[in-house]
Amino acid sequence: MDKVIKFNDVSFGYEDKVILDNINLNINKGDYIGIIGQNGVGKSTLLKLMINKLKPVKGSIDLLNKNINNFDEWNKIGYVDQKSNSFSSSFPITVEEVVSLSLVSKVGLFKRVSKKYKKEVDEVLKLVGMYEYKDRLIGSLSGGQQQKVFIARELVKSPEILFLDEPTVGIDVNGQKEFYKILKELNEKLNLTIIIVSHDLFIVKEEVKKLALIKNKK
Ligand SMILES: Nc1ncnc2c1ncn2[C@@H]1O[C@H](COP(=O)(O)OP(=O)(O)OP(=O)(O)O)[C@@H](O)[C@H]1O
Repeated sequence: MDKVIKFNDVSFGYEDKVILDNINLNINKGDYIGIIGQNGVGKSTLLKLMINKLKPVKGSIDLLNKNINNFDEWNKIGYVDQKSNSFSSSFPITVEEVVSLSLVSKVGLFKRVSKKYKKEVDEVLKLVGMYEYKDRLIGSLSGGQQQKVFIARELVKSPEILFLDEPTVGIDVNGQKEFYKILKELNEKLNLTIIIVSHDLFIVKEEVKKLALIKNKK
């Protein structure tokens, strides 16, 4: 099995307070994992360690077979959190433009997005069921629809891993169901590795292939 994330004896704390103590974990390509646990137990902290937003105080982390300190292929990493959804309704940018912005590293700033890239944008919008909304202003969409667009924005980079931190907060039950349906398809059809943090055990346990529970700093 290809390992995409490996934690070697990782500990982390904020100031003097230990949050995670000596964690060892392996995540394989194609895994779909839910990180669960009570409020404040360290779920977001664990995810932030995985994407180098936080550094361990002890131990080491490998991301896509590279020590995370030397990792530089961030275009292979997708990340969506609950705050992705922060465009005000008057912000004049369309769904298509939001997704295209992710291609800046490939296309270059101020260059016109070529036909090839436009097609890629169309394809990811179709994957998340938002193609027919491509000319709508992002701020005019519901929270659930916006989150799907933010998934598309990450998918257009063709990531190897998609990290999600409480992505369905504030979204109604039907919106959540649709959202999880898309994640399942991405995992099954594209073999995309998905790691999702949620405090909603009852939904997540029905959806993911594996659960990781944080309890007592372990
Ligand atoms: N920047 C910070 N400085 C100090 N303490 C922090 C910081 N961020 C988080 N904490 C504390 O670390 C602990 C773990 O926080 P974290 O956000 O990882 O928990 P969580 O399991 O994701 O919580 P929730 O389910 O409420 O989102 C909490 O006790 C939190 O108060």
